[in-house]
Amino acid sequence: MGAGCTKVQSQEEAEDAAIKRNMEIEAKREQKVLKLLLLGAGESGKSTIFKQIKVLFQTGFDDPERRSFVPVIHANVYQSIRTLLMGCKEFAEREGESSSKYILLPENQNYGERIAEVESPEGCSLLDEDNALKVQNCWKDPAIQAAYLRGNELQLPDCTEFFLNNVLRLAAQDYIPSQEDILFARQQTTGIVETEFSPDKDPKNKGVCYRLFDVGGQRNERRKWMHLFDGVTAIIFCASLSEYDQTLLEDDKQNRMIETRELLAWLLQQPWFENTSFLVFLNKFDIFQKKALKVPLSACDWFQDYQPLTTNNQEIERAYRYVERKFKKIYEENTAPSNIQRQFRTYRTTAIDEGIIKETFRLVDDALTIQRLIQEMLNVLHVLACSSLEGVFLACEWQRP
Ligand SMILES: Nc1nc2c(ncn2[C@@H]2O[C@H](COP(=O)(O)OP(=O)(O)OP(=O)(O)O)[C@@H](O)[C@H]2O)c(=O)[nH]1
Ligand SMILES: [Mg+2]
Repeated sequence: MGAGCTKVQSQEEAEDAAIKRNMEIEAKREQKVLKLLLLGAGESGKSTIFKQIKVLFQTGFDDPERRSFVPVIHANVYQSIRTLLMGCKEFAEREGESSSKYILLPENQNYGERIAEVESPEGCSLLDEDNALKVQNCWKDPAIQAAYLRGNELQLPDCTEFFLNNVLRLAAQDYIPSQEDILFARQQTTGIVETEFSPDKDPKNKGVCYRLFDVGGQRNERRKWMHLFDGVTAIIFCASLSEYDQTLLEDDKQNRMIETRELLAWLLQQPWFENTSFLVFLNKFDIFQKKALKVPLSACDWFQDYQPLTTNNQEIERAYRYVERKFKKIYEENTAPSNIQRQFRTYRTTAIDEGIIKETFRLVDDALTIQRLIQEMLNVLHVLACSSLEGVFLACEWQRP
């Protein structure tokens, strides 16, 4: 009996030791995991960056995952065309005499009426080839195109043009979304999702891994962010460059760029983030490039003092630099000069462009590696300073009569 007891005991001891060992390995691994938060207002591109991580540093999207985007993409098509049809109605009512511009061609009117009555795009059946043809005809209608030019007044999703130009392909029976389709697909995030990745095979990064969190950016989602605020290495703050002439989906009195400014300022003021780096992705540069020459930056109150000089590519660069400076200023205004621990960087991004995001993450990784090395050096210096101070105290003790 005694021998049996010892055997059970040693088995339990072995199990305890194994658990302890695993916990130690896990704790060591955790030390090398750096926490990154993707934050920013709604539709700034956070989830698109999150999808790019899967494409660039993980396994990408397999066939079943691709298929799971079909209902989202079909809903995007309905939402886009419906928003444009409603826009035509609204503009026609508002414009009075010049309203004919927003009246659909007779052959599209029936379908237009029917779509405009559908309560929610999610409620629609999947897009079939017959409906897709009608959507395509509506999209080509001059009235819809006229409303599209005023898209900033309509809460139109950014995927509108891409999906409506491709609507027949999206409705084919054997349709499987491409990677590009998935990146364009718009689905508002609710809750929190996370993933782990290592951006580089470079030996200098051996063992370093990032844990990235994606959250919903609309106002009612932001109270959930707080649960993630502890121990954050860096915040990737997404700001949509193209939103300067748009209002929020959740509050049509608030300009989106002003909301982004206030959100960034608020985050910078949070005590949790005293030592957290702020990496600002000035996103949707592709849309900004087209918009900046057509819509003056001064459409946004924050950019009132901007004066365009030319109408060519140089102007786009000037406008971008101006916006970038504005963001830097927000950082300076909300960071004590004595706080040299955190860094602030801006990146010009187009989240749907794989090449740009790959290069951006290479730069992000470099910046965070440098920061980590500096931090490690400071820690060593701190330990050395403490131990030499201890030595001085001991020497004083020894010399005391
Ligand atoms: N053209 C273009 N479209 C973009 C870019 N980044 C994002 N989008 C599109 O913008 C839409 C919104 O992007 P999301 O990534 O869903 O935005 P989000 O920040 O996650 O939004 P919430 O989940 O509501 O907080 C999607 O249709 C994207 O395809 C970009 O750089 N260029
Ligand atoms: Mg999202």
